[in-house]
Amino acid sequence: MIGIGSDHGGYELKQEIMGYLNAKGYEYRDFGCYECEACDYPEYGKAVAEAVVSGECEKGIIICGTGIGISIAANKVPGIRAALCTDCFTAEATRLHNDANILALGGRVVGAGLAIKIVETFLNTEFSNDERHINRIRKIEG
Ligand SMILES: O=C(CO)[C@H](O)[C@H](O)[C@H](O)COP(=O)(O)O
Repeated sequence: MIGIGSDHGGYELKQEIMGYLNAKGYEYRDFGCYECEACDYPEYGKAVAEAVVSGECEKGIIICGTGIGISIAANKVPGIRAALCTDCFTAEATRLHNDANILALGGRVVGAGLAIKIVETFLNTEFSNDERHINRIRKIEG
């Protein structure tokens, strides 16, 4: 199960990504927002982050205008490693090296075509399980 959430700045891109998830047969839960009225990104970042930490969702995708605010909010939840990506190289690297469990995107930054490629890369790349990366992730967790 994938958790997905956005504020109004990410609402349209979220619809595109949900279309991709539907087409590929992924199970997902939309944590809102459910319309493009102005709303506050911390609520949606936190909701998706809590669903990932609880185990309800294996991974999350969160979107605001820039991807910055919503990733800051998600990263406040212990156990979350949310990565803001604007290209496929960083989406792949953050799975391989950071075992990122949430992908953050900027709906006002990347177009739908690139965003879907980034999502595809993020969802299809496994953590490397390399000892050096495991040690560094432990250090993040304190
Ligand atoms: O990252 C953000 C804030 O740090 C997001 O881009 C928000 O979507 C943005 O702040 C929303 O801005 P608006 O002027 O209220 O539409």
